[in-house]
Amino acid sequence: MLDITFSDEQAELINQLELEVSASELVSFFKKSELESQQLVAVLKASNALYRAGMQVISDAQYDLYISMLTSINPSHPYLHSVEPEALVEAKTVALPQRMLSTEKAYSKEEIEKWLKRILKAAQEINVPESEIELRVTPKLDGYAAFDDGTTLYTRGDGYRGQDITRAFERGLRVANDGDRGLGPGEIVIKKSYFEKELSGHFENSRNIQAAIIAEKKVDENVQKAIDDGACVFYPFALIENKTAHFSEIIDSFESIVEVMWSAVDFDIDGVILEATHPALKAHMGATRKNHRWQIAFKVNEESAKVEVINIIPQTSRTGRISPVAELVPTKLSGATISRVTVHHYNMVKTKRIGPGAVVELVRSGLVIPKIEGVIKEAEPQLPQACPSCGSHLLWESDHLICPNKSDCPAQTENTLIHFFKTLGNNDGFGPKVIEKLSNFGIKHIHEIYQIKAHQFAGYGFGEKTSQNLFDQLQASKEIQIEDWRFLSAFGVSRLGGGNCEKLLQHHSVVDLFELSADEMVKIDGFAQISAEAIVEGLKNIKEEFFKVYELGFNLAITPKASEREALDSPIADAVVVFTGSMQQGSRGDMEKQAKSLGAKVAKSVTGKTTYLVTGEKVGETKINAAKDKGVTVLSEQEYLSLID
Ligand SMILES: NC(=O)c1ccc[n+]([C@@H]2O[C@H](COP(=O)([O-])OP(=O)(O)OC[C@H]3O[C@@H](n4cnc5c(N)ncnc54)[C@H](O)[C@@H]3O)[C@@H](O)[C@H]2O)c1
Ligand SMILES: [Zn+2]
Repeated sequence: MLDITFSDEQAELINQLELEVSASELVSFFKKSELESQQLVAVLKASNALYRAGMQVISDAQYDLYISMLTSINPSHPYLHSVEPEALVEAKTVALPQRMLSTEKAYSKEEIEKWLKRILKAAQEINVPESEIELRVTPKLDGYAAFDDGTTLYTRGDGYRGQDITRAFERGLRVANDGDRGLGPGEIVIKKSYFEKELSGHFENSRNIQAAIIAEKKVDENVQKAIDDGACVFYPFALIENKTAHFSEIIDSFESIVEVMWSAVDFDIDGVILEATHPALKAHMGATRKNHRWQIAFKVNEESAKVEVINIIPQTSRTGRISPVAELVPTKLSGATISRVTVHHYNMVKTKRIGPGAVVELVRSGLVIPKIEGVIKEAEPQLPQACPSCGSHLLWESDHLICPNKSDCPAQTENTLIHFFKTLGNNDGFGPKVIEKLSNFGIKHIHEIYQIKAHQFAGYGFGEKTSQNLFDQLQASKEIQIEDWRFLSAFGVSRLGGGNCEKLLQHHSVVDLFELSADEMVKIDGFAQISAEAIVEGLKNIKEEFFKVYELGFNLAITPKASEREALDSPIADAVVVFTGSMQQGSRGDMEKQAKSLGAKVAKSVTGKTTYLVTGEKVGETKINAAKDKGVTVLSEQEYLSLID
């Protein structure tokens, strides 16, 4: 049930809409949890008009819930089969050069998977092989939809007819990313950081400003300044940050891709867009009167709940830090039942007084892991004395409780082994379950695992087939090439993640690194004294084990040295290269590695700084044209190969 009242301004707009209900009747509709279809439509129309005019009354999730309610009572209602219109009170409209549609919405990964099934089915119908089906994931900009045909800028209107707002360009509006005019559909948006700094004192939200930009009347001086400062732009979707890959990769890493896209741009976003890119498939699937069938928006619904803590369970991590995990009275939140949550660290348990009987506020938005937002009721905190894995007496190290038993704590050694195989990432089979079995038999070191022969795995409780497979996977992990920085980071030294390993290896070989002093390390860009000391210490601790493993003969790709890279006399040295589409001569991953070794920087999306866009098969015209418009040289795979040959 919602508690809603209208301001005078909102009530006035509602009256202009001629909904045949009064504002007070509407308010009572909003408060009802069950509505008839006619009432629902009035609620939807009013909410939509207010939303488009910058006076939103309900959340998007609530609006979308009303839409699904109407869909279940009256699936053929016209409101469901057209684009939600802008509130055009007495405005002149013109026909759009191309229809502009809304998007289908999904609030869970399951709904996305259902949509994907439909894509795969459609692909089958026209014999497009699954290997060719890529998805493009982009941030869903929450601005004002518009279309730029190169001469005129239109609002989306009702999807068929919009308003001519070309004057926005005459007022100095620019295209994002220094893009050109005429790139088709996009969104008028305002930089979030700029809004917070310069405009939040004058406007409640950025939708108010977008409404001001398209208004006929004189533009507010603060808005004009935002336009002049380049903070308010027209962002064509062709130019937007994206992750484009085979659908299986997108689905496998769905959570992390969504997270990356969610923070990819400095603009308000209200979801991510997923779309199939295959031109023939798109043509075959087409559109309903409201949505493209090959496109969907994934949105999340942020919810919070007050939850009682049952217990705090200590868990020893790979590095010896003890993580406090709160066991909770199971609670439903954003569609999932939550029964545990990690507390930041034990100092928080201690100072915020979290223990059995405490009540915490949890928030979760969509897929994102729930977190504790605050403590509502305190309780006697639960602090362990001994490591739950090895029983060692715990020590405080700043905010954390630490198990000091580096060499003999089962939890630490087990998690180190898991981390090693997970980071290598070039083999299958050595996941947590298998490692746990081996650990139970007293295996503590990586090199010990590599000494196990195929027939010996049976002695650790594995069947014949699994044993052979585990053995084969171990061999594969040595034979399949991996970067030396990845190999080093797999040993899990604190502060030696992939990025830092790569930086160090650009100056020293992996073997020489173990001889480096902290003072020498500080001379490398990006390493401060404290980190350098911790890294030197960490390397000392793993040295013996590292060389036992290193000498097994892994197939390591050596990171090019910074000095070599500069001197590198390759045709793409220092060029910024983007690969797109499916390549014929090898995997895209291999081509990217090769380009890096030739001194190029490999980027994921085209910007003004891109030198070459290398296109494999099935790359859309729009993408190619957008790149050309930015002055990027577009090469076919063949042209690129002859360039570097
Ligand atoms: N809270 C409310 O009262 C209220 C009222 C009306 C509508 N809404 C919200 O708006 C939705 C419908 O609005 P809509 O039809 O304007 O938009 P939409 O959410 O259906 O999205 C479609 C639009 O997304 C835009 N878009 C942004 N980034 C994009 C990208 N990267 N690629 C492709 N398109 C991109 C396009 O302009 C396109 O027209 C509702 O489902 C609801 O969530 C909320
Ligand atoms: Zn321990």
